[in-house]
Amino acid sequence: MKIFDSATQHASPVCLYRSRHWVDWQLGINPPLLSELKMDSEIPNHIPFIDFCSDPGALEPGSKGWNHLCREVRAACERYGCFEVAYDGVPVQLRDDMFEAMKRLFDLPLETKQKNYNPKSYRGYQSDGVPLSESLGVEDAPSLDAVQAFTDLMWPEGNPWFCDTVKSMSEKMWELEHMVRKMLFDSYGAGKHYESHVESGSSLFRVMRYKTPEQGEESAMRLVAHTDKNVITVLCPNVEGLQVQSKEEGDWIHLTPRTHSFIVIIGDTLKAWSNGRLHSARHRVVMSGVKERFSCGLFSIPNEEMTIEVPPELVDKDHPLLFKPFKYMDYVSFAHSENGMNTENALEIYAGL
Ligand SMILES: O=C(O)CCC(=O)C(=O)O
Ligand SMILES: [Fe+2]
Repeated sequence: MKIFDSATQHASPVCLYRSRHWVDWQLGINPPLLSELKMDSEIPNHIPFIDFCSDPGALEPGSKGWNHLCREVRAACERYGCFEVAYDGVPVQLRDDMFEAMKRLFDLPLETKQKNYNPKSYRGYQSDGVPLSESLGVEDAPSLDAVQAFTDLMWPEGNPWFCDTVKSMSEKMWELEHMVRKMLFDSYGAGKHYESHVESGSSLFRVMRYKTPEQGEESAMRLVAHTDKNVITVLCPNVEGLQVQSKEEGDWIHLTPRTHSFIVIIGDTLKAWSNGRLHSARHRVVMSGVKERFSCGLFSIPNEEMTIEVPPELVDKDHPLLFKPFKYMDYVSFAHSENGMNTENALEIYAGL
């Protein structure tokens, strides 16, 4: 992903139409239901909102509520490639602590942050140099060993509060990722592949900081449009800035984070696994306003040698096979090559049949 400092790069016209949903959305009340979104003939300016809190029994696999959520999640991921989820497994205090922890982490001297070296892209300390955007990754979080080792690297004198905060937050986001992945597998009648799919991958927890626009700039692109290459991404940002491109219309939908919600985004790997049914949403970060942006993300990642393959349940005469089997790391290498970076269809070019 390249970083540009101007919102004019790749920018699409922003939808000016505001529906009644949008007003409710901004007020944080009465979020639109998926069925309502589908009936809207206007260009969408919000992504689906799915509530995992209102019926705790619905989080029990196999229950009636679970099956209902499976359908909602699947429809959202097929139509938008992402959704906002209300999930109360993460207390507000933990979320606030996580934002404070990110601030203290990024305020450390550059030499300290650079100690988190990783030869693989987006895993260690990454910055655009200025820095207008920076990120740090912790592979295998929420494992305590991984989080402890990262904490010790950043604070050799110790920082148990930071370690506990990152451990708890990544654990909750990992739980949420698993829940969503299971719902998607169940919704396609492919639940029997869920355990082995989880076992053949791992997690990456990343924290990100984005600077506000420079003086005189109204807005500034801080992360260019891309699809995630991994399985599923769960994001928790403090302020707006994340924009998702709508699948059919190509317009950029601006997301406004709310206190109890997370953003779930489908990656290319899961799009391929689903034989193209799931959409991997293009998204970007455009900064405006005066508040620095912090975001943490839990990325589920296949093992490098894992072969991404469509299960037989997802191929039939109405859904002919769209992707050949491929190794995750080979695809990532292609996607990060010049050819891969210069196209919006890296997955189709690399693995499409
Ligand atoms: O900062 C965010 O919220 C989005 C980050 C992102 O899209 C990524 O790291 O792939
Ligand atoms: Fe992303």
